[in-house]
Amino acid sequence: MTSDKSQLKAHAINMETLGRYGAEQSSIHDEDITLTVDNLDLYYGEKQALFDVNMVIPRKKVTAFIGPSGCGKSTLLRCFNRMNDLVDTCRIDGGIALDGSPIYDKRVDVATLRRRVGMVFQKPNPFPKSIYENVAYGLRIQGINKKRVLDEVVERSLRGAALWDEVKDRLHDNALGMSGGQQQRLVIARTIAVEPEVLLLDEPASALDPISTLKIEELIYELKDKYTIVIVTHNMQQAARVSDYTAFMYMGKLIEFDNTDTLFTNPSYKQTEDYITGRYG
Ligand SMILES: Nc1ncnc2c1ncn2[C@@H]1O[C@H](COP(=O)(O)OP(=O)(O)OP(=O)(O)O)[C@@H](O)[C@H]1O
Repeated sequence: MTSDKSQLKAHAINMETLGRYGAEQSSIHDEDITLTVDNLDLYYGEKQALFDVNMVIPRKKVTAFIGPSGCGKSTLLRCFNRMNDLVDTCRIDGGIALDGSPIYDKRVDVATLRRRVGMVFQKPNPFPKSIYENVAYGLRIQGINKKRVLDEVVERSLRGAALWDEVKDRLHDNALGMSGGQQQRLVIARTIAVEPEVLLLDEPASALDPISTLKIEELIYELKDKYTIVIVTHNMQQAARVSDYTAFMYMGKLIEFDNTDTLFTNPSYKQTEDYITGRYG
């Protein structure tokens, strides 16, 4: 934690603003917050994609982002590890803090941030290397090459991603020979190998068959003991099954944030109700 006063002030403003998205947000204690979003506006060139978003992401819980296509779910998710930095036209106002420290500060090393905040995309993207080397990759680029250390991390990460039993006898086979569902769990193993605090999952199961989807959902449930998880999903049943909290977004705005049961059974806003009952989207 840093003692930066402007940051603490920003955080205080945030907590006041949060109340309007549901009592749940303002009742989350500071020590239970991993990410804080303060008055965030985001533009792609002239076009504004996020409008004054205020939100906290609770620690070691699963938070789902739902909302119609184009409402800004992935854009907001990508702000958490500065993936939007890769888009030339992208500009943000406002701030995001990870454990109280602003992540858009000039002094932040983006590679370190992305190690702490790992990301898994819709389409599995293993490297064209062996299963073992995929998982060891993040350690190797940190200069860790000791076989004993790598063996240990590879096994622990594959176990953590519920994949060890399926691949332990073919660790040196090419990862591209695995099924799509196995590849996605491998990508999760590769992400957790570097011990992140946060896992960002951008529709991680939407390219998978129902059985692989179920495995990913079970895995998410297990991973939340260790990691703060944020998942973007189009599938409302999936959000209801896997998440503790749900944020409903519409046209670049956060409309409502609440614990998942309340948001799906007793939403506070008509827009949320219309969306979850299938009236639009
Ligand atoms: N790289 C980009 N350059 C310009 N505009 C973009 C870029 N990425 C997203 N947008 C625009 O920002 C808005 C929000 O897009 P975003 O992908 O975040 O929405 P989403 O809710 O995740 O949508 P979906 O559910 O379809 O994935 C959209 O209008 C989109 O066209």
